[in-house]
Amino acid sequence: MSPSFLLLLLIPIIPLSLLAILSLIVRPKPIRIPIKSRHVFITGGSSGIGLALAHRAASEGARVSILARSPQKLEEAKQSIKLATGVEVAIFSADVRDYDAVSKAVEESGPIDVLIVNQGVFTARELEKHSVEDVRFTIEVNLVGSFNVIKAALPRMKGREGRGPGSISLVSSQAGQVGVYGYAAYSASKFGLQGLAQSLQQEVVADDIHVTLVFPPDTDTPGFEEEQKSRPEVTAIIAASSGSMKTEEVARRAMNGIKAGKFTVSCNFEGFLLSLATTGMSPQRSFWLAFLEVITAGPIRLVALFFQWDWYNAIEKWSKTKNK
Ligand SMILES: NC(=O)C1=CN([C@@H]2O[C@H](COP(=O)(O)OP(=O)(O)OC[C@H]3O[C@@H](n4cnc5c(N)ncnc54)[C@H](OP(=O)(O)O)[C@@H]3O)[C@@H](O)[C@H]2O)C=CC1
Ligand SMILES: CCCCCCCCCCCCCCCC(=O)[C@@H](N)CO
Repeated sequence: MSPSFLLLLLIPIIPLSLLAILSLIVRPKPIRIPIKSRHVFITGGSSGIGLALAHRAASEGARVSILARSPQKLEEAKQSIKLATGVEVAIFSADVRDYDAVSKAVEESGPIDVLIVNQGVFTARELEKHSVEDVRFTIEVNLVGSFNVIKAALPRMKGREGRGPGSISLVSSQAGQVGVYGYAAYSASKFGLQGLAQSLQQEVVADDIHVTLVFPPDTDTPGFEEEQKSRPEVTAIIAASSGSMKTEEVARRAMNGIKAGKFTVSCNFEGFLLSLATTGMSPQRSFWLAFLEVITAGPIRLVALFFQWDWYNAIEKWSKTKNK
């Protein structure tokens, strides 16, 4: 055999040994989260993505509880799930900003196996035009509210001996991975969830609880329909880089991600690229995805810079026509 042929044989050794090393070191270790016969508690479960998740959990044989503010929307959600699946979900009316009310609901609902923190509010507006009250409202519901829900549920989730692995999942947004024009308050509230989730995963891993962050693009929910009425045009242009999805499809991706115990769950191809580009120091359970992260790190940064180029061009063009 010629020496150059031997050298050729060596080439696959490099990626293969990288894969082997990664398969040994990725942490936390892979896990599967069962849904059937378990108690799934969903905040914001009366509308949109949360409601679709509740439908899914019910049809997969879970005991389901949903929490939101409006008792009327909760009642409607309960009826629609009953009609579609025959499952009687428990409903809890509380505002996530009110810790005592959340705590009481969580107590009444019984021990939770899978907690899905999904409630969220969004109004896209330039910070300059956004009232201080509205900025605070966004952060209180999306971020502080998520702390309230998790703080209330955690002690009882930790005490679930012999009930199998637990899950705490948070519904973020692609705007929680990259800042977008018009989303200063919203993006800040969703970026906050990343820090919460990374720290929390380290704190609860020994209790067999597994954290998941879901990053949907624009999704055709009632909340999104409302948002679109006043969303700045350029916000819509930038968000369109990731297209839009049907609520049921987002819920399907989210539920599969939760069951697969993933830390990061993207919902479409653009979202997958975005997760690769923004993975930073987040945990990775899959050696295969870890491998992809390692080998794409440089090139994906280049792709990200092209997106920024495109977005800043759009902003420039848009502000010129606006100022005429
Ligand atoms: N739709 C989209 O384009 C995207 C949405 N997301 C995220 O997905 C999640 C769900 O959004 P979506 O389904 O569109 O929203 P919807 O507005 O359709 O539903 C929001 C749900 O949250 C509840 N909720 C809102 N505020 C509170 C509160 N203070 N306390 C308790 N419950 C509350 C609502 O009920 P009630 O009003 O009765 O309290 C409702 O059940 C949000 O976190 C959102 O940020 C992420 C990316 C894209
Ligand atoms: C490196 C590769 C990058 C790949 C493309 C990235 C595209 C990102 C677009 C960001 C869209 C943000 C939508 C927020 C939706 C949302 O949360 C609102 N509807 C309010 O709920």
